[in-house]
Amino acid sequence: MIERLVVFGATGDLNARYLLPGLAALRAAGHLGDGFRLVCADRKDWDDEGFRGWVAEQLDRHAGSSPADARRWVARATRFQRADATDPTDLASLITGDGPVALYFALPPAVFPGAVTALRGAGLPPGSRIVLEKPFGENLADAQELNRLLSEVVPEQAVFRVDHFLAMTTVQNLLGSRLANRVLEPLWNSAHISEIEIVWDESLALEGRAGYYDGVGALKDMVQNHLLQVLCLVAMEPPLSLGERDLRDRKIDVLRSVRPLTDEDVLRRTRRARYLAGRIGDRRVPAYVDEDGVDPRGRTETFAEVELQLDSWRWSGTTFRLRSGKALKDDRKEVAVRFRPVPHLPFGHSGEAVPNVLRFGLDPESVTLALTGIGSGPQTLTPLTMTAQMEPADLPAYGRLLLDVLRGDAALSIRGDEAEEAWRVLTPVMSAWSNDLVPLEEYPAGSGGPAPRDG
Ligand SMILES: NC(=O)C1=CN([C@@H]2O[C@H](COP(=O)(O)OP(=O)(O)OC[C@H]3O[C@@H](n4cnc5c(N)ncnc54)[C@H](OP(=O)(O)O)[C@@H]3O)[C@@H](O)[C@H]2O)C=CC1
Ligand SMILES: O=C1O[C@H](COP(=O)(O)O)[C@@H](O)[C@H](O)[C@H]1O
Repeated sequence: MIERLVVFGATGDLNARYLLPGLAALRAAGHLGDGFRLVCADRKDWDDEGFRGWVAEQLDRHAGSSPADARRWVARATRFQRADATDPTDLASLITGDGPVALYFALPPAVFPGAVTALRGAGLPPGSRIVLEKPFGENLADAQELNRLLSEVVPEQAVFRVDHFLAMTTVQNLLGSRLANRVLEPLWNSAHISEIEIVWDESLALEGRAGYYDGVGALKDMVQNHLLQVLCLVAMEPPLSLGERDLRDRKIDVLRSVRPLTDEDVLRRTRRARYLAGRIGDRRVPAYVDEDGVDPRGRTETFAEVELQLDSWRWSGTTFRLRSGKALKDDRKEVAVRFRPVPHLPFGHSGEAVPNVLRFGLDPESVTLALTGIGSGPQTLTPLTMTAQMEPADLPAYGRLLLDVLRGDAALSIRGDEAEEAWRVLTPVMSAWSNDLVPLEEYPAGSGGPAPRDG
């Protein structure tokens, strides 16, 4: 296990809200020993003591469920170094030392190529690993170039293109439910399933993240990575094992089976929109274009929806709808599997046999199956709902990812060819949207999103 972690972008939102709390959870669970060292690097001027104070504050705010001694321990194990991730000299001074190091680039994606290039002459110790956040580049050409640059520095096994959705226990549970039960897999195909919706609707708005989000938008922030990864787990063939090769081979099959979207498909099967001013509960939210740091001339979408078809024996005829938006009325974060109606109802009945829906709640976690049964009267059809609450995860998603990085288990990280394939799926959408072939719709913050289309 690697015992040295260097985080670039250390004063950013990701480190404060997820990486530091992940480390506190790992310490509390006994996964980090006293030899572990954390170096936080950023372009700002801090000294160790000042930065440790900031770490302690962030942990109080975002890791309140971890024991206080684990939080204090993380703050004490931290050192701060001012560094530009794209400067070879800064990088070299950070990575010198005994033994391998894990380098976590918690940086805006535009900085990745410069940072990886700077690593070339920096003398990375053998056995070191590189972690890159999503999105992996900003388009297919970027991803190919980034893969090429990475291959000059470390072997593929040492590259962790992380996607924290894969480490959520609720997302993992998609595989658990499918593969550890006899009842689902025989029905898991287009003969029985008409549509699968993968939805991540957030009531959160921009939350001060314009520096990263503006110009990226909902399609590249959520659909291209997190939601396509969830699609892979939902639609893949059962892998031989959950080892990195078997799992990732089956995931890339799904991406390769996505039917390429034509311009006509993009028009009919995709939507993009942006929020206007509104109210979410008791919060007033400004229009996206009036948020701090947003370029009002830009055309960044805060809502994206894409409908895909898979050309495979199992899925031909099922629609997959991927959707994510910010500043919406309700949080709705789930995978909804909609079954086809029964072929015949042998009742002179009243009431309706609503098609079954199996819902995997991703946050909060739950599994719900909507069935139809007989109600109080004879032959009266009535909805029946079965719900299971899940055990809380023993580690938060970022705790699990960091542990995988330190231990060298790449199964939940995205392989280079997968990262490229994911861009290929959405390239026609990005190109049509950038040419304004699909209108940029609007919705008030606190609403359900853009109004349904006619027809
Ligand atoms: N925040 C979140 O909820 C999540 C974020 N991510 C991913 O994490 C990454 C970072 O996002 P986030 O933390 O939100 O972004 P932030 O904008 O909050 O933080 C980015 C940090 O990177 C620093 N930085 C930029 N360029 C350099 C450089 N050349 N050298 C050193 N530091 C630099 C910035 O410092 P400066 O102020 O000097 O520019 C800033 O501290 C993105 O790839 C994002 O997709 C993934 C999942 C969730
Ligand atoms: O990666 C991201 O994910 C979050 C949603 O995931 P969560 O675990 O933070 O709830 C999303 O809000 C953010 O825009 C995106 O960058």
